[in-house]
Amino acid sequence: MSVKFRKLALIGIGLIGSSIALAARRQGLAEVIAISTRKSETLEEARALNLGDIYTLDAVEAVRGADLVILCTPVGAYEGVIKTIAGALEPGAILSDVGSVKAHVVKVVGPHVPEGVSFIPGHPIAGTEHSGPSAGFPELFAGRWCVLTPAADVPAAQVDKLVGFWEAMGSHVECMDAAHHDMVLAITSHIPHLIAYNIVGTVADLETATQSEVIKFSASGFRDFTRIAASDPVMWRDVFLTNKEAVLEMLGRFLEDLSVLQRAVRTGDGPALEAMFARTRAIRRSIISAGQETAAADFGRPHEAPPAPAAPLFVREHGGGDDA
Ligand SMILES: NC(=O)C1=CN([C@@H]2O[C@H](COP(=O)(O)OP(=O)(O)OC[C@H]3O[C@@H](n4cnc5c(N)ncnc54)[C@H](O)[C@@H]3O)[C@@H](O)[C@H]2O)C=CC1
Ligand SMILES: O=C(O)C(=O)Cc1ccc(O)cc1
Repeated sequence: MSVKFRKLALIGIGLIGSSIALAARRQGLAEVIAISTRKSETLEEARALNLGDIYTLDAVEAVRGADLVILCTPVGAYEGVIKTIAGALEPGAILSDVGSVKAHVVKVVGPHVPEGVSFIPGHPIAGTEHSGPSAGFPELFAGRWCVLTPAADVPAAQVDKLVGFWEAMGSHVECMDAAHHDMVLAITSHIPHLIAYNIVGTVADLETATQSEVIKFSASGFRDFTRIAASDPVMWRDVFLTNKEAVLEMLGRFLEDLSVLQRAVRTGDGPALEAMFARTRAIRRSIISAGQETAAADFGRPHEAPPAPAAPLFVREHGGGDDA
């Protein structure tokens, strides 16, 4: 479906906002791109990178006349932003976002969305550990999933338009309900980040001599953790503050499984360890053969070819009732 918006407004212009700006311009998806952010230094950086057509510190000015508005700030800033821009949103416009959590976004943004504006929360499952306007690149979304969580009463034509926008930037799009999204992302993204922050923190707390040995001899496993643990502290603080229940639920399961492994190590249960590792090796191989590999190596390297289209992992159609 060919899609073109009159005015695309991006509120927040870091890694994700700048990648959208570059991809949307490359694909001709908007006549005008308006960029708004909180700090003048960031706005000037965006201007120097030529990311858009209009630059303003006033989010109201950015969204006025826009038929697509995408919130690209850390999730904790959403409530303040929506309260500021709600009165300036045009009837018929689509309001979306890119936040890594979705139920919280529905809760804090939803009540402020005016009649006649279609609110379609979104989450591109694509990113890197880098942040800021200069971190973006137009291929970021190519071959990656983008999840949309529209409420049932949002007009289908508006959802189709936003699906067309993400597909034109190279994404595969899946719709699901917000709570289900949060449960799936808790285990596939949020807990892996928590583990990375934790293991790197554990090393940092080791006595100095051991720590320098760890760094000297760090094999790629630990290096991959350090990459993830370098992710933006404010963004990830907001993820854990706003997806608390799903993270705690999945963390409970994770810790149970970890104590099974701990027991197998303590008791020297070789068959149990080997069976577990064989199972996880098979999972990794099936992910690769489905073209869904998003390992460290291909994040943040815009010049590499994106992975081939793949079937979604653990996702299901919009409208189901069970979030487990
Ligand atoms: N970093 C990643 O890999 C991914 C991030 N996301 C989501 O995308 C969103 C943005 O993340 P990034 O682009 O990585 O962050 P970033 O830190 O690179 O950029 C955030 C931008 O928002 C601006 N900002 C902060 N508070 C603001 C406010 N009150 N008003 C206006 N602008 C404000 C900042 O100045 C910055 O320009 C987050 O909600 C995150 O959960 C989604 C997928 C991947
Ligand atoms: O850099 C990585 O490994 C990521 O996992 C990127 C990422 C971060 C947050 C998201 O909501 C989606 C993707």
